[in-house]
Amino acid sequence: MIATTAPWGAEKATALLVLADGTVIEGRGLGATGHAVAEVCFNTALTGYQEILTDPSYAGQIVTFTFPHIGNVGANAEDIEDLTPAARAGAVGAVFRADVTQPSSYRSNGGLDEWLKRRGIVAMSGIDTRALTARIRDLGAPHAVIAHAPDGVFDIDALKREAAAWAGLVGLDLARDVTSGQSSTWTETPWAWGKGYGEQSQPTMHVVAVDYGVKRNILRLFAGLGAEVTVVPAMTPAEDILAMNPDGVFLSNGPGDPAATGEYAVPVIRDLLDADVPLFGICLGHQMLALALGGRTVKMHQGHHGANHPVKDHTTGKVEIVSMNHGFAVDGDSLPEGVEETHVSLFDGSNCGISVAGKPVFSVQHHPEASPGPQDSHYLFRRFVNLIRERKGEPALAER
Ligand SMILES: NC(=O)CC[C@H](N)C(=O)O
Repeated sequence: MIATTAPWGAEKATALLVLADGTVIEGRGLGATGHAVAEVCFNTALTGYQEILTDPSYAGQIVTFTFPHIGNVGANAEDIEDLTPAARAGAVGAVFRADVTQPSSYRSNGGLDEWLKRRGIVAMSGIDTRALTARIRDLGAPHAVIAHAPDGVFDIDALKREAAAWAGLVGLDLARDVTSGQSSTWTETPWAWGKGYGEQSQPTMHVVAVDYGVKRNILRLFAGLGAEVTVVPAMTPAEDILAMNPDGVFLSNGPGDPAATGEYAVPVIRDLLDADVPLFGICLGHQMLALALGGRTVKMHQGHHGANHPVKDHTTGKVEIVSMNHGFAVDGDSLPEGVEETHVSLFDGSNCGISVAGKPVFSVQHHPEASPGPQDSHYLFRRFVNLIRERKGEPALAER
């Protein structure tokens, strides 16, 4: 049972989470005022709330944080993952257990509440997130409206109607909304202790990254491994990509249904496969590569969102603890001959990676760039860079 009245007794609710089945959960509002309709998921990561909320793959979603204390280390200008923060690609709502306290961190330049307001994210605290998570686990990710009104006045019937009427993420192409409007070059390298982010100076290869909602840390990792990175919009035709003479093409993560986004992306990916250019995909990019190869994607019951998921790499037999954020998955049984399942989730056996026999092409469902999360899977970037280096006759980098 989800406690629906504002916990810790007291005051009038200033925020509501109204589920499509009519359940109304009361809480204290923070962040932006107003309301947003979306799918509610839960994320089990203990750290990285800013990176989670700014991951463009969360467009169309409200994130329930299972970790009870969110906001303790405040907000900063560095821990953002979307390419153009002004576009506010990312989660539209956030649900917390405890109230946000005063920030305490040398990196903080303000509180989470203010930051949420600036980002336009509607949030609420005082929620029994354990019960909400159990409900999502049992019944699947619900459609809901999250609403914040400081005066506590809500038109609950209208919110219920809006939640019930929302069509959901299946069939929804959201990459179109979050992709960058024009091509750009990326040179920032990963954050290092005592130095912060670095700048790349002497690239040895050219990677074109197709932006379906790309996370910055992916681009940083490529730059850190010696790639000149050109980011191109999601709709870029294959011939334009190939005209840039890439040594490799990266297919990014992103929001929405891969089957819907794939309508324009899949033909491009097929052309890139025909052109025999090395390809690497992450999450949405992985799903659309699987579609381009003749596989199928399915909507998951509750999805995977966290920073503690075990995944096995069949090519090495090693298990990595990974960052996850997906609500759709590749159906491993749908993969055609010549496409190998390289990685699986040890939570539920779902597909987490593929490679194409005889081609320098592979992809993974999880997030090797972390941000937030463990760095076990960083080796996948070196695996891709090595495919390129091999073609150029350069010695391979150590994978791990
Ligand atoms: N992180 C991602 O790229 C997510 C992919 C896709 N939108 C999903 O939910 O499965």
